[in-house]
Amino acid sequence: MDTDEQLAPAVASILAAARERGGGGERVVVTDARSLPDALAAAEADGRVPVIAEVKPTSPTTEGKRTDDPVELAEQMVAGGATALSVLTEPEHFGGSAETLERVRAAVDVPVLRKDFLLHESQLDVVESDVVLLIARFLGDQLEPMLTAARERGFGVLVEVHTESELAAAVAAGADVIGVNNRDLGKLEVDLGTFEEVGAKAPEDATLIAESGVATREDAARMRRAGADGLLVGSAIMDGDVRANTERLTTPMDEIQ
Ligand SMILES: O=P(O)(O)OC[C@@H](O)[C@@H](O)c1c[nH]c2ccccc12
Repeated sequence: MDTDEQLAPAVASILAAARERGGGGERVVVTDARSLPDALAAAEADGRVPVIAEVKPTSPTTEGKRTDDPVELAEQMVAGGATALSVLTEPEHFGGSAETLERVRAAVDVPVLRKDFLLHESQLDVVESDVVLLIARFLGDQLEPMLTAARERGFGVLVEVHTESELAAAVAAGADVIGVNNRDLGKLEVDLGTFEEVGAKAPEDATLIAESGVATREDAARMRRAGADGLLVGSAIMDGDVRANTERLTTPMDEIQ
């Protein structure tokens, strides 16, 4: 695992908080997880750009905080054509909560990803979701046991990578739904070239998600050309009219003049 010195101060502080955070009580068993790969395939068949829209009230790289009801925001995302949702549950730096995720998941019928910095198995037991995020960089040799622990509970798993060596580790651990984060957690800078480079090295049969920094329909088209089966979009959707922003990104380029 990388040492915290290589991380942006905000990220080091997020991780320190995550290490301290407790887990759930009873073991969670998800019996009815909605499949992310199936939802992505359905969007594709429908001619929609497969977008995972993220309910992210704030973040270390966002100014201010969105205080609207997250359930309403989620419903607008779905109305705008989102294939799936991502809901931050990290409380201290992203304004998320497990309760928000529960409410959102009860209100929509698309797959809901739990976005958090999960470091211990017991943290999987905090709340049910369809998919959980596991970040290769922070889990190191704990990635495989966490992946197994998540699958045993019935979760779908999205493994996040940023480099080719993290991708290799994710594949070796058995990941089949892989997100390439365009944001470098060391500097918090975004470069869409990351997905192009790292995604190209992924196995043919992996489901690939381009994460972060997708702001325009051109960005979306660029990530799709580079092989993204889905796009994870937060800020560009959360900033302004959530429904209109989602619609803009889920509509293929060739359908607009
Ligand atoms: O707001 P953006 O640039 O569209 O990014 C969304 C998402 O990829 C980003 O929020 C994210 C990617 N990986 C994470 C891990 C934890 C928290 C947040 C994230």
